[in-house]
Amino acid sequence: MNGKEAAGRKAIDEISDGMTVGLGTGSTVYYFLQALAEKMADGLSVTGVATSEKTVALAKEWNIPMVSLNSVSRIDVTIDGADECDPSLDGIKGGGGALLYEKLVAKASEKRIWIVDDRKKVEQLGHFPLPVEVIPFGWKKVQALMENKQYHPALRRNETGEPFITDAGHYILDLHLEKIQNAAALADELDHVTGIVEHGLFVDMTDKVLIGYPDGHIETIART
Ligand SMILES: O=C[C@H](O)[C@H](O)[C@H](O)COP(=O)(O)O
Repeated sequence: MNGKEAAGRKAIDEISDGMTVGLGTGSTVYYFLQALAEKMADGLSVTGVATSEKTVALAKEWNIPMVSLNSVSRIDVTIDGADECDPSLDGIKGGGGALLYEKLVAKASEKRIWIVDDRKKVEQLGHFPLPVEVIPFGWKKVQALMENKQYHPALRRNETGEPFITDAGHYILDLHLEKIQNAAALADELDHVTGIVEHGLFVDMTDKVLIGYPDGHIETIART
């Protein structure tokens, strides 16, 4: 057991029969999906809404039925990972490049729960590079703007050195900020830059965080 596995498996307690469940992306969500598949083999019935092609593939492998975001009127709960989470339950997501679909699914969800290991818990956001999803057309203009603002952008690349392409066909600029003084203000600023499709700052968008520790225990922080 490690912290990610502990948190991922704990999240199964949030799921009830008949729910429509948003399925996040990443190595922590992997353990949640595994636990969900086990419960479904024992008779639990849920429908999933995936946030990435990777999650679609895993859900298919584990026979978790899925529907598209377009075809649901509501999602009862979404279980997703995060790259950093601060004491206000704001966070950075998108280390795996799934931020756009994750935010769309999160916004359509009644309840949003993050599963993280204890290394993701921070006092201040920003040490983890902030992913910003940009359209490929003219992306260097957005990069230049980010450079002018001293946000230290770096184009994300894949193993072969080519630009990383998101599921939606966009590029990612990772902003090396080190410290984000005001997450809401930065989110608002990035929301208004032409060419930026989405960013990985999730502000006021999470209801509960399950933090897993290496010894298997869970710390729960809920929005009050
Ligand atoms: O794009 C990826 C997602 O935002 C992930 O949920 C996040 O990067 C955390 O991933 P992991 O659980 O693998 O650390």
